Amino acid sequence: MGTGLGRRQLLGGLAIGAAGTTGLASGPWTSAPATAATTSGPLPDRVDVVVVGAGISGLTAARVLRARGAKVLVVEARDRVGGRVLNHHLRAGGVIEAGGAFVGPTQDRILRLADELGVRTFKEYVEGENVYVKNGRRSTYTGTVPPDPSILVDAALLQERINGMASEIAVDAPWSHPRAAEWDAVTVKEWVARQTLSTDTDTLLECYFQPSFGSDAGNVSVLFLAWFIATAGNERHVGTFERSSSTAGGAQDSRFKLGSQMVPIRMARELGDRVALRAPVRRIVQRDAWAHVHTDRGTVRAKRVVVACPPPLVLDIDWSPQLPARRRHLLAGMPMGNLMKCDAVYETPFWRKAGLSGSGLSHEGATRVVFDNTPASGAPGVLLAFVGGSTWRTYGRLPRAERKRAVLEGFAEMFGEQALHPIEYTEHDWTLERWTAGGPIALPRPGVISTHGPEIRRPFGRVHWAGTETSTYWSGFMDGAVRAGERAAREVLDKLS
Ligand SMILES: Cc1cc2nc3c(=O)[nH]c(=O)nc-3n(C[C@H](O)[C@H](O)[C@H](O)COP(=O)(O)OP(=O)(O)OC[C@H]3O[C@@H](n4cnc5c(N)ncnc54)[C@H](O)[C@@H]3O)c2cc1C
Repeated sequence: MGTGLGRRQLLGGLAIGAAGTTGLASGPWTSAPATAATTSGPLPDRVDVVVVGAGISGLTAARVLRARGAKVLVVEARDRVGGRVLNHHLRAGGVIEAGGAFVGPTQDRILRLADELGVRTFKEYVEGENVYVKNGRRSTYTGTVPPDPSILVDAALLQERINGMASEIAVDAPWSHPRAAEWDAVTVKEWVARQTLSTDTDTLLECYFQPSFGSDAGNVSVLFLAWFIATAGNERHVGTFERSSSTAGGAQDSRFKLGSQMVPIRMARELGDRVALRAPVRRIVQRDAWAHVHTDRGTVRAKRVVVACPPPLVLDIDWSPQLPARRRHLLAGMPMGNLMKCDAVYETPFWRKAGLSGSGLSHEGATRVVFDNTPASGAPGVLLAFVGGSTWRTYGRLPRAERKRAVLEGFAEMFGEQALHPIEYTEHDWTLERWTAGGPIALPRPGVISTHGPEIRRPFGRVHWAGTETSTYWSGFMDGAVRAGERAAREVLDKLS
């Protein structure tokens, strides 16, 4: 490929790649590219396809396009690949993730891709009992739903109803449901309040909403939730709430031994200097027979463009001609959620010896949703808390030391005093990331999908849309990112042929 790259830039990139393969990262969060991607120097003048964004979706699209003989260039704003997936190397050894981590059954695209790249999975630890905290009282349980008498009846009813609604939704066109407008006008919080017996039900429900959407049930429409559940499956298995929310057999079934970021890192290694880092796209001009993609490292002409960055960030690009109004309304109505992950590291997963799984749910405090995040080797032990939505609004704004104390106290309430003394504490707030702007997903406000949803995958001239939010299965997950990248690549190949 005629990239016109200087030897210095290429060698610079390769040197960083070598550091990545020997595990020498520049800091605990793997920000080093660890690939042969270029980080400076001019870009090629002309390619068949420019892909915007080196997350899992963009890299998948580029990988498929390259395999079919297209000249492709991925332009990425950051100095690393992976976007919302980011490995963290523990001081005591082993890898955990700051962003996307879990995979499960029916997520067959990410599982197949990881397998092709030699990135193996291991089962999330689920032996023993989970912990449940309510009104300062701690109890233990097995299974998915805590056996809280004030909630059990509601939980069973809500689960059955939402699964029923999800089964009626077309995963590629939720807006076409006869009651789409009605369901999109009601928030899940309102809907739950109308039919539940206990007010405790909605505080427990936030344990699903905050990590899944970085938001609370009051910001999620019933139509979006029903569709999100419908997408928690594949072409052969209808989506269910259980698969979307469970550990064993569900979306949190397994993790990657080398950390999820190894998937995009290995894709980027295959693509070599077809990935250009530190190249944020500022402007896209469609003129004559070309799309002109303006980046901080120069302008590239392409026959087609795949945009695979988080939906709200598309609006930061200067478009000529400007984006159609309906797409602008859609994107403006899909802000990113608010989410951080907080991990405490211990010599060993001491809770396992006490017969505890390391999973916990709480109605209060900083640690509403907790998982055992210990690496595959079984040590060191790691506890993970998702701090999202209104919990993030409370704790995300605290000074780090105060938040750390609140998180460790939450862990101690669940697993004992030993949890107050980690050998490492690490946290990652995705709202602070310039090129992600929140997480885990872009969440459509109530009313947005039924009104502007049909725009989500509609090409704009020579521009096609990827990114997990455009997927029809496992939207919002790594699997959705792969599916969306594959679909966008197919669209482009169709046009190039
Ligand atoms: C805390 C957290 C936990 C999560 N947990 C899970 C989980 O357990 N399991 C799971 O499956 N998923 C999880 N997810 C979601 C998962 O990480 C995402 O669905 C997936 O990684 C999205 O991939 P993507 O390629 O669509 O987008 P991204 O990963 O967001 O990639 C987009 C890329 O575009 C780049 N970019 C943005 N703007 C520009 C520009 N103007 N020019 C050039 N480049 C640009 C960005 O830098 C980024 O690299 C989680 C996410 C977060 C944040």
